[in-house]
Amino acid sequence: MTKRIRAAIVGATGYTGAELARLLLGHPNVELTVLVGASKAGQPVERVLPSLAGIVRGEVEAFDADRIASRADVAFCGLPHGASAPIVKELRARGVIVFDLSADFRLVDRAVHREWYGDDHAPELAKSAVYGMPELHRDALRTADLVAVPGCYPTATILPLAPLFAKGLVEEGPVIVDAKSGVSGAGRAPSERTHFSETTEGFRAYKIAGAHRHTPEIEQEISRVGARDVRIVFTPHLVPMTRGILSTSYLRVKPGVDAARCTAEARAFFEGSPSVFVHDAGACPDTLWVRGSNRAHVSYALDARTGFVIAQGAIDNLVKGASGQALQCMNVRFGLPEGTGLAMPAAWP
Ligand SMILES: NC(=O)C1=CN([C@@H]2O[C@H](COP(=O)(O)OP(=O)(O)OC[C@H]3O[C@@H](n4cnc5c(N)ncnc54)[C@H](OP(=O)(O)O)[C@@H]3O)[C@@H](O)[C@H]2O)C=CC1
Ligand SMILES: CC(=O)N[C@@H](CCC(=O)OP(=O)(O)O)C(=O)O
Repeated sequence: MTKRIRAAIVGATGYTGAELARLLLGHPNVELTVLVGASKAGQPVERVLPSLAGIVRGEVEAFDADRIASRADVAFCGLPHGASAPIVKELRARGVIVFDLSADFRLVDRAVHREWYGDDHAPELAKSAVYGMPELHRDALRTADLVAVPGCYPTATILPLAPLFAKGLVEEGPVIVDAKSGVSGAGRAPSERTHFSETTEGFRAYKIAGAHRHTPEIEQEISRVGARDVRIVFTPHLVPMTRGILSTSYLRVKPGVDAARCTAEARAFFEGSPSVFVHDAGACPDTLWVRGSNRAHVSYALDARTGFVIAQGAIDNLVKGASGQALQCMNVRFGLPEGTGLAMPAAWP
């Protein structure tokens, strides 16, 4: 018999929420039963999310944990960090399986979490969270009731780096990570930083020199896979496009390691992972090749003059970087083929 999974989206009125709705509506095993908002609760869905007009009727609901628990087996939470943890706690207390897209449960060391986020609303619950990157944590996800879905920059960065650290190909020392994101990565709420006239036709870095909160998240996962303490120099940039992240890392590799070896190791590492495509050595992935898809494109090149390997990862921040990855985790959790409902190629060009 086909499995039916009833799903709620909490934070449905934001960008990751809208993307979750798009993906869940196309998933053969999912019935989307509840759409929850905050300031937009009570408004017609078609007004708040015009892309769902004529597809989803009714109103955006206010959060009510009991109502969600009676109508959904799983909840996807696309809420600001800090606001998410108390809501997740209420849902977990009622047995709802939660895929949390915020940063509230990603950091395993809660002292590090407090250092970067200034609070910790649910330290006990955090112990049960599994980092939601199937390519690294597939087995743990099969039984996880709380999944901490990774951030967008971490996804684009960790995927190309993980195979190299797993195989011990990287020399000691920090890795330089230079990443560029589309503006939807900042969410739907208007801000000066993302105002059209201050964003379009320009290109700048932000939160440089160890100031961005994705730094410890990337370090956590790379250190874990490499079984050693890894530090990164992380420079995020905002580029005038709506979707997409390109993360470019520079690292020194052990003598004799070249791009062909990195490529071969990555292909072996991602064997059986439907969302990751490893290009031939030297390719330059484009965010347009993944836009709207749950795919990550990865590639390696060696700069023979300096001995640096350049590792690139391209994703759609809203899909593999957020909502698609959450759904991929749900598939793993429910024993479905990992790519169910996620097979669509990019909307290219
Ligand atoms: N955008 C991206 O590319 C990615 C985002 N993320 C993370 O996912 C989460 C959601 O991001 P995104 O969709 O972009 O954000 P948006 O700002 O687009 O949406 C936020 C959502 O949360 C609701 N909300 C806002 N404040 C509160 C509150 N205090 N209590 C309850 N609900 C609230 C809003 O409801 P209403 O509109 O009704 O007020 C809205 O539905 C964030 O933690 C973000 O960092 C992770 C990976 C990538
Ligand atoms: C362009 C832009 O502003 N991006 C966001 C990252 C979005 C994201 O993935 O953040 P979470 O860790 O909250 O999930 C930022 O730099 O804060």
